[in-house]
Amino acid sequence: KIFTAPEQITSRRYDFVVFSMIRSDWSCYVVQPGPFAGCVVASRLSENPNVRVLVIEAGVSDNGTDSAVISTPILAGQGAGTVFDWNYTTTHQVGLNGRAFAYPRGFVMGGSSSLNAMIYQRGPRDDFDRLASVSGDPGWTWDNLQEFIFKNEKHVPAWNNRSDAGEYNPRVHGHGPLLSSLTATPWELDRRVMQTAADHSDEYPFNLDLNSGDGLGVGWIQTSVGNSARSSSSSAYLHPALDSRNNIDLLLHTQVTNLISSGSGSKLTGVQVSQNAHEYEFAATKEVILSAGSVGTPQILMLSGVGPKEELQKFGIKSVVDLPDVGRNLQDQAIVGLQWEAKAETLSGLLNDPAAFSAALAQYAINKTGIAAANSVVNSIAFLRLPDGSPLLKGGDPAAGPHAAHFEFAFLASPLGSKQRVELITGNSPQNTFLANDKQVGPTTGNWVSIAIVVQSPTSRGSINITSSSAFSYPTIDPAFYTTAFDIGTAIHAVKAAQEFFSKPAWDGFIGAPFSDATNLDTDAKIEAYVRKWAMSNKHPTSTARMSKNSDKSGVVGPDLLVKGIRGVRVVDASVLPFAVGGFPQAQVYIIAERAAALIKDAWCLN
Ligand SMILES: Cc1cc2nc3c(=O)[nH]c(=O)nc-3n(C[C@H](O)[C@H](O)[C@H](O)COP(=O)(O)OP(=O)(O)OC[C@H]3O[C@@H](n4cnc5c(N)ncnc54)[C@H](O)[C@@H]3O)c2cc1C
Repeated sequence: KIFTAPEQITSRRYDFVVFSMIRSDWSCYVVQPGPFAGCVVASRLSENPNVRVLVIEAGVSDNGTDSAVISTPILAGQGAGTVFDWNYTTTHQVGLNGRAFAYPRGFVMGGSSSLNAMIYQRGPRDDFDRLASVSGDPGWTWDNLQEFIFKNEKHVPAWNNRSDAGEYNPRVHGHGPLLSSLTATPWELDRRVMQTAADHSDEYPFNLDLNSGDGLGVGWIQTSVGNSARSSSSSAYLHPALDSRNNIDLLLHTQVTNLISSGSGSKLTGVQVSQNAHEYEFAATKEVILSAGSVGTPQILMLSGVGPKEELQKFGIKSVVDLPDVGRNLQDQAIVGLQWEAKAETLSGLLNDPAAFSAALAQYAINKTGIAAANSVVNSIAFLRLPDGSPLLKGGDPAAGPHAAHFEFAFLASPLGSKQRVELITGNSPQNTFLANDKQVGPTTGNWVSIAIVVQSPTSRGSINITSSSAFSYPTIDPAFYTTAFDIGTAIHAVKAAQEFFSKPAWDGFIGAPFSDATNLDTDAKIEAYVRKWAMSNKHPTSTARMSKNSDKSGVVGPDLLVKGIRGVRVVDASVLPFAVGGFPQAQVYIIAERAAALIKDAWCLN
């Protein structure tokens, strides 16, 4: 059921020569790769016992010896830079003083859902309604997607059964395999965030459940954590399907290099894969489902001759269909942290104490309890809008609608992104213990809190480009951060709004001095310099194979997610989203994948 070499599949099933027999005999779907959205679709399709599904994943298993770093909730995001990461790098960012930095993407079963920071945050209703309008398909409205939202996720209590009444709305949660929960460990920081919302409900209204479709205000964060461990598309969808059905197989450590014609002309239902410099081919009798993500999907399409013709010609790739938008329109959400000393306990106290932190990890390893059993890094969040009449909105409002945010504050009781927790697992000492802005070295003593600031509705547009005709040459990744007046202006506004938030009476006696060069951020020019110096990617790339109406010449996929101009290939991942999402992308991708599975079943009468 889980194969690590293409030959294992041939010998098990066919018992003769690899290429041609597999090509002619493989029966139904090749879902490739086996990552995030692919896991969801593969699992749903294999519910029909007459369908045979092969899932191909370039990366590694999520069940190996090192996998504690991706499954332990408190280590959220710490798998970046390890064997579970493709380890991409961005181009030098003009809007960030020419800096280039790491661009993690999951190289593992479950894709980035196995690597991410586990925040489960659906976008607002406005986002989905805009998707329906842009694609011309009312099936994508918030109301019409409710069935799939409920099919995806289920709320469960935190490991310690702490009462979370009043912190979420049970009515907006479903019965799906993906588990989500609230924190097991609210901090004094979170109590004061909620107090600020209560004291200033006109500015920062409390929102009982930010997953309800109403995406504005201050609320508690839900994370994809259940039964004391990360819940990913792999653990929630793929493993159960592999364990219980004999019509779904997974091929690991195998990179898809391009789509190939398996029949006539523009029908690309074959895939070429490579492992250890050997190439193999698989064919699907019905469809190939491409879920390689916002970086991998445009790369594979371009290598297969589907993309901007002139660009492909530079690398000698024969054009199958000229789709100029493949790899264009990349949107990501830059993140920058402001840190303050805290006069109460936060997580950074624990992280600064290697012995205590090691003990917490040891306790978790023994019985899955304690501080490590939940993502306690960030428990509360605010989604906010620019004031009506802001000069930044003169050129139009890039948010999806009046109930969608322009910027976000995530309130951190500790760092995000630093390496020390990984090092602790391997026995080294912690180095850097709070929100790591790009290469910033933080204090190693004391208690600290951070506000992570994210522009939710960026207008900057970047790109993914191939650099050769080989699948093994990494593409260039240019998110083009802060290259528009709206984006940098909104970031500056958000920093001032964060300073204002922490100046409210609820913070008396708690907030101390800001850290380092955040100390004197009292002019727009200083704030701009700070933001451009420290911001980095929030790792939310979308839109590189964007959805549009079937009648539109622009765009890459239609509302049914089929690639325009060719037959037999559907894209199901974050690349199809036409705009950066409000909220966080993983929830959106789960919802898209659930509907995609239903569309495919309908198309082939498989219900
Ligand atoms: C460090 C980090 C933190 C994040 N935190 C959050 C968060 O807290 N909340 C949230 O909602 N989102 C978060 N995200 C983003 C979220 O995880 C992604 O948006 C989501 O996983 C969808 O990504 P994707 O569609 O680009 O594909 P991915 O999930 O990246 O999946 C792509 C898959 O395709 C495989 N693949 C690619 N190319 C090939 C090939 N040629 N052959 C075979 N296989 C291939 C990859 O190995 C991978 O498994 C985070 C991401 C990262 C990296």
